[in-house]
Amino acid sequence: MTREAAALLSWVESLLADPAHARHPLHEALEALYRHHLEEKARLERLITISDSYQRYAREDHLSTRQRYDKIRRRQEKLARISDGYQQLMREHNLALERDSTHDPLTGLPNRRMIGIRLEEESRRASRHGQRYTLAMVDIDHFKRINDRHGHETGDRVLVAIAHVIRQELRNYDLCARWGGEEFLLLLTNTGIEEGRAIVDRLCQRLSRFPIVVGDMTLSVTASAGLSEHRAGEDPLAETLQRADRALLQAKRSGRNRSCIAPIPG
Ligand SMILES: Nc1nc2c(ncn2[C@@H]2O[C@H](COP(=O)(O)OP(=O)(O)OP(=O)(O)O)[C@@H](O)[C@H]2O)c(=O)[nH]1
Repeated sequence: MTREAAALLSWVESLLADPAHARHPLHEALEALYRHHLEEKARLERLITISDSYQRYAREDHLSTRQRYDKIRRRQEKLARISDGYQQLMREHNLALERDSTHDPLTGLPNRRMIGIRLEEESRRASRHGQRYTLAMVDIDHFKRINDRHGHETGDRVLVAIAHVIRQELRNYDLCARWGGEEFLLLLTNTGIEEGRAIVDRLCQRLSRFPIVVGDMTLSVTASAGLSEHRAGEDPLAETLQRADRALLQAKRSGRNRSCIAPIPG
């Protein structure tokens, strides 16, 4: 209420309260007007109070809606993060599973399963496009002695070192798998038997010269190898590999530290 309005009201109140004006003809009308004014003022104040609470309620409601929304959004973001992390974990887990099922855990080389798959593929390619490939079974000589003399753990470390040399020596498109204990199967793609032999002999030479350091010992190994060239249409495991195995036996029997080629049958 403005100062003028307050002054007017108190003037009216003092006029109404003055007994000198009690019989004045306008006294009753002024009093009725005054009461009406008071009622209107009270009504207005009630309305203002209602309006204030409504606005406060609306503000609070807006705030709590926002808070609810923010909470849901945060929860969804958290769920998305968990889901992303879970998916990443599954991807890594699947990769690890895939790797475990196709690689030898000791040397990290492909295992029998993987080279079996590659042999099938390579054989199909050979039949379709007339491409050649050569298999070489490489077996470390007298490996048992290393285990017997220095223990199995040292034997393991020697195998890891051998795998490292083989990996370095082969071309990118060749494949070497750990076939068994101290046996490594090489798949030399797009390679005839003579070229294959040159590769394998170079590898065996490298192996025999490679100093394998285990603790304070330096060991060396030699290897024997049997090679066979795949013939289009034949079974890679039952025929090509069998011939390479027989050639390996021959290399062992001939004194080890050498390679032998399987004769082409028929
Ligand atoms: N440390 C270690 N030794 C292994 C592993 N797998 C196989 N061997 C050993 O490799 C040796 C293979 O011995 P043999 O088959 O008799 O052959 P070798 O002593 O290499 O003799 P030749 O092949 O005839 O030259 C055995 O002593 C096996 O225990 C392995 O993962 N780690």
